[in-house]
Amino acid sequence: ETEVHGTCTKDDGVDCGSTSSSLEVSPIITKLDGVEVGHVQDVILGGKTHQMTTLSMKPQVLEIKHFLTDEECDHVVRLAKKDGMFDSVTNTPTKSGSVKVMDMNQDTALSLREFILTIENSFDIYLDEDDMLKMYSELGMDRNGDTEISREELHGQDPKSVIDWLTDYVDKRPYKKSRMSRQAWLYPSKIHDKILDEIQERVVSLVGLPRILIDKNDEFQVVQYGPKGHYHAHWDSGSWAEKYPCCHHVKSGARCKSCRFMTVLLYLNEVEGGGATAFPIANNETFNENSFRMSGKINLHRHCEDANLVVPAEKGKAIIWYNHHLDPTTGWVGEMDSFTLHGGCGVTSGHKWIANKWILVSDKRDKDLDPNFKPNRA
Ligand SMILES: O=C(O)CCC(=O)C(=O)O
Ligand SMILES: [Fe+2]
Repeated sequence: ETEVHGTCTKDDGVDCGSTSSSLEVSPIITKLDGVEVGHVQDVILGGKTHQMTTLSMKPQVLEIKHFLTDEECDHVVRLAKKDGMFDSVTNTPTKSGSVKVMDMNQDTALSLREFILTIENSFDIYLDEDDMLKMYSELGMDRNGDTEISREELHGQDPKSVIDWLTDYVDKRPYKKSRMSRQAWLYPSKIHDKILDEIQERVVSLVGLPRILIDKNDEFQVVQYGPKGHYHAHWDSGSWAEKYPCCHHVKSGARCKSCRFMTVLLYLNEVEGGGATAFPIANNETFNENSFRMSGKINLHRHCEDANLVVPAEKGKAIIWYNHHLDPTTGWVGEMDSFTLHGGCGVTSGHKWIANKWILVSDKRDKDLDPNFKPNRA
């Protein structure tokens, strides 16, 4: 039955709202549909047909080989080198006094894994069991040699000696940090580069999101990993439950969370050895962060091949995924999708170059869509 317009009354409980001419339809956020794993669909971008293959549905990860030509890849690497590459820094947990002892099973002693986790959480240092045994022996910590650190053994140790040992150890072995890479930020609106603009347009056509989201946050992050370079498993975005505002809405330096609805990852070279992108918990039924961290699988030097989804780096390929669910009631972005946990596996030989293109969306829809609200730059 067709509804007859012009008969709206408040009594019907119908929102008479505004007339159609003044009605502003807020843009909504949508996702591409991967259908099922292995599904291949054609996407036409700038007049050229590309094939998009579904690699995973939980989270949805889509792959487009030859998204960039070899020349485009080389060009982006050149632009980044010209701009200058700097060490990547992750949000390092506080080095100040408050170390949270991770006695997971509350038996008042720290197993090797529990001590490793304590160090990971407090210092952003990812050690193996061998590293820990070296520390125990060099500091004489494990007096009875049972590889457990009892409460007495822990309290008998000057915390400063442990911190000094860790600082020295990681200074000599930077690959023990959660991330080891160099990076540059490229802003198409600043550098007016024809090829970068074309790539940007291709991304806009691919994702089908309101283009203002991409125009306002137009940057690409180009990353170079050398031998032993990696990025342990992490989330690109933050949970809505985190109370801090989105980083693209605050002045830099303020405490904030990344709000990255979508990740577009571009592979810019052939890697000689290693360097895949891994999604350790893709397709898991459930996810428990504590037991995952206890398993050590966050470490993508050691556990790359244990990941449920491993995507090899191939020059020109793009993969895309959504770091958040959609909220069907608002048509906007919802809570973060934990299954997007991912990282860059260790590079075993040669270098790896990628570009990250994040599509930033916050829980403040009006700000994101307001052309006059200028975002903060990374
Ligand atoms: O290097 C990769 O494959 C993944 C990089 C990544 O996850 C990131 O830069 O956030
Ligand atoms: Fe990432």
